Amino acid sequence: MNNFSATYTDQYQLAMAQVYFKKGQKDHSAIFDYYFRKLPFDGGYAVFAGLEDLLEVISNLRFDESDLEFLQSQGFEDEFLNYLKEFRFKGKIYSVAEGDIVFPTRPILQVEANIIEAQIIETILLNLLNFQTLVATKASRIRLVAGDATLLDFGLRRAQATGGYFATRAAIIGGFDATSNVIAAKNFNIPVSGTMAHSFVQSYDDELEAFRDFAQGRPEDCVLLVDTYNTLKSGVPNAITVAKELESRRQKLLAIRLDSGDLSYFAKESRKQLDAAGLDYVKIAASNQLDEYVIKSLLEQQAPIDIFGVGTNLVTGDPDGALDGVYKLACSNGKPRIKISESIFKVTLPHKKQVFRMKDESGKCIGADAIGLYHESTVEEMFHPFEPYKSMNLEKFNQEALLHKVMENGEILIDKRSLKEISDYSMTRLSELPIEYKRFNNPHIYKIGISETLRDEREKLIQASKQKLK
Ligand SMILES: Nc1ncnc2c1ncn2[C@@H]1O[C@H](COP(=O)(O)OP(=O)(O)OP(=O)(O)O)[C@@H](O)[C@H]1O
Ligand SMILES: O=P(O)(O)OC[C@H]1O[C@H](OP(=O)(O)OP(=O)(O)O)[C@H](O)[C@@H]1O
Ligand SMILES: O=C(O)c1cccnc1
Repeated sequence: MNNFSATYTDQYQLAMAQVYFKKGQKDHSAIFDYYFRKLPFDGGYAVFAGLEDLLEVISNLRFDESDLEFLQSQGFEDEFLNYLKEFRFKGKIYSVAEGDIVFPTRPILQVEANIIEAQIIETILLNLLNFQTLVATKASRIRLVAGDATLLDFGLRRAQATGGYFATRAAIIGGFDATSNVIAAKNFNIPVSGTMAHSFVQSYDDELEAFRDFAQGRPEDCVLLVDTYNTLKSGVPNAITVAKELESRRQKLLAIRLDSGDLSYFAKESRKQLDAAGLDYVKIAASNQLDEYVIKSLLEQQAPIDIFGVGTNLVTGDPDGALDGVYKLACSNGKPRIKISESIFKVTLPHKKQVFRMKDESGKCIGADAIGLYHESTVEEMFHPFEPYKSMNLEKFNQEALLHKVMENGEILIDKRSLKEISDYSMTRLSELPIEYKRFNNPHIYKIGISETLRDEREKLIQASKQKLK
């Protein structure tokens, strides 16, 4: 599923590329920045995800014969198509580590390549990074409230078609434990897990018989769905009967699952019945349109739920349709570039850049990232990107450079990490962020600033552009 054709792009990329090619500009260099403008879920941070998939996809990106035939049928010219036949991405990529926490308006990743290569990869880059970052952020918010509870991704059936595949990967990076999604589990080496559907219980005349057969099938990880008919009068008592039968065979029922009604009430009443039967080890799983707010509320009600299965709201990044990540030109053919906009917030930052995270002596983030030019080794004073009279002295902080070269000459430079490693890294980074940035309501705003040199360079380009218009 990671084999994408180079036609996984928008037509305008190819239309522009053909012009560069015909004008003899195919070897002109370009630098593009990837960043987003608005944090999803009105939250205080985002979790960067999708990098390893992107690098793998880019290193294998090709136009095959059928792609070229199709493009020919769309009016692309033979000489350009001959060039595309040999297309390989041979550029460099600098990136923040996958799993790190990231903030709006500062580069997360930079592409340095010839203009055609840099342009052709734009769409797949945005497609993979925006979606996985959105879902990893949602997952991380759910993990924040769920404490030690087990989190299962149940989203494949509700996802936007094949997006469910990458959503599962992102969910694990954000802190989920396992998934019901078999192909993602196989390909990404993720723990796979699952319970049973209502249809299984309905297909029997008798709920108890359905539970018995299911428990015989997979006794080691059996979870019984108890709400098909009547949770407390039938589902839980029948699950208890089966748990006792398993005990007589030295086996243990893993859990029951609740999927409707008041989950707090049913979890408490079910827990009482299980404990009274000496089954305190049988866990309680819950599902049904869960998200970070419902889970937080359930735990505040002290609902004894050990496992949460989350589908729709996780994999669709509800209520945000998408992360608004963009890919903007910062340099072309060696010259710094900006995009002027009516809105000062949308004026881009020129040049190849580095991003520095400010930390105190104990290694905690102080809540600020500074953007400097790539050759600057630290930023002494950072300026508000849009309100130049606001500045902050950074001399007393430790500064961590966040962008590292991850691809050169089209070759991946970083070692592949397991999703567990990326997830653990993400948790560590999140633990360095003060709690005020993690609350759901009006989180503290993380400061992003630019160095004096970058500010002056941008101002020069703004003035030059104004001169031209005169
Ligand atoms: N105790 C609770 N506290 C907070 N939210 C809850 C609680 N119990 C359930 N919810 C959430 O409330 C929402 C709707 O629950 P509701 O009981 O209406 O579900 P339903 O789909 O209508 O169930 P049913 O299948 O019984 O009709 C779901 O998102 C569910 O997760
Ligand atoms: O609510 P979500 O967060 O999206 O979680 C996934 C939902 O998908 C299943 O229901 P579905 O009705 O599809 O199948 P079922 O018959 O197995 O309950 C499951 O029981 C959950 O309720
Ligand atoms: O295993 C489950 O219980 C499951 C899987 C997918 C969707 N809903 C539930």
